[in-house]
Amino acid sequence: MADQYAQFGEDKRLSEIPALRWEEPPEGPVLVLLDQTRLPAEEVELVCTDASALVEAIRSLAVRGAPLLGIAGAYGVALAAVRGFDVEEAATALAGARPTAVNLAVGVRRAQAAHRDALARTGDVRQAAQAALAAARTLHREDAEASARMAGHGLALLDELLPGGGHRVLTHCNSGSLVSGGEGTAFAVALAAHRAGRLRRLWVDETRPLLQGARLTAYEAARNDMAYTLLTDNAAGSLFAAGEVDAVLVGADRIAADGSVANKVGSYPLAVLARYHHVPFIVVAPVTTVDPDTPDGASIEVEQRPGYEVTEVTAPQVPVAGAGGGIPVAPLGTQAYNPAFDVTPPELVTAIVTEEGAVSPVTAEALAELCARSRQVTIS
Ligand SMILES: CSC[C@H]1O[C@H](OP(=O)(O)O)[C@H](O)[C@@H]1O
Repeated sequence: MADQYAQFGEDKRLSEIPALRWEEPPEGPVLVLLDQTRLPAEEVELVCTDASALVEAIRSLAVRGAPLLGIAGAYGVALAAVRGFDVEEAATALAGARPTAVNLAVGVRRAQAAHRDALARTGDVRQAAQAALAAARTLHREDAEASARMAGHGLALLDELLPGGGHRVLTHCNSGSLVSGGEGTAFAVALAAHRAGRLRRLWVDETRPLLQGARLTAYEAARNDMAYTLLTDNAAGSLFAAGEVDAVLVGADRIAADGSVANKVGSYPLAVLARYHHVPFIVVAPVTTVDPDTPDGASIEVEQRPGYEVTEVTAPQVPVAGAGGGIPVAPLGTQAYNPAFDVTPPELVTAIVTEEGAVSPVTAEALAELCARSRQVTIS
């Protein structure tokens, strides 16, 4: 274990390695990304000097996870502005890099609006660029604050739903510090339970095909000394049947106005299992992930990804997306169905936890309030 992670060194913890950071070396400002396609075996940093490099990093999931995509998108607009590229063109490319996670477009729009307003007010491109950068930094800070608050609200909800402590929580995909300006969304709740001595077990779905659970969540759990066990996605059912799951905690990429939740593919089957076995299915996401302009689950565009992500497995040193070139696990030429997300209907969602509290049950009134709040937060 130590050898495999030697590159990190014992003095570094994943939660302290920023998923992204803005730097201003003499040769010009850059956005530095921790390449998540190479984790956990290798700590490789990508230095983005323009929006097109960031678009590729988003498409390849080198940087990923709804809240972090919003932060990255905002910094991408600032990067284009400070380096004198066409800001509107960069914003369009960034917002369209991945369709499902609403936070990406929200973050891009936030920095774009700051840039436009400052340019209209001052006519000074330098001031406009600094306004875009300030908006990105504010979004980054706000997300870290939201993560901490979601962790507190989520733990309080677990304690309320599961009296007696010793929570056994199953999570899917990765929703920790690698998707956030802070410690994440759903994973941050599990981490808070761990720190409070009330996490008996974290069940970690490997999350095929890109293995965000095995590669990222298991590594974050290990680095935080949490009691965790990795499982294949298709083993989750037997855990529920054995009565080993007290609650499911997942993140979200977009929550429609009717409470439908788009999240990593495999989340919907977990919601069905949870309902059948009378286990709470809890969604943890910032208010900005609620999208009032998407009326229902059928309106959510679900990203379809390359088939080779299913028909091939790749070693960490081979980029996961874009190159193909992995080790075939199916006959060459096999067609694959590879949606990146699925949609859970509101009736299967026990609670939605945001930085403003836990909404349970998820009623039409509660959703209307979340939508109104999202509009306020998104505009500001
Ligand atoms: C809470 S954001 C993390 C969210 O994003 C993941 O998708 P991806 O890895 O494709 O960016 C997954 O849906 C997680 O729940």
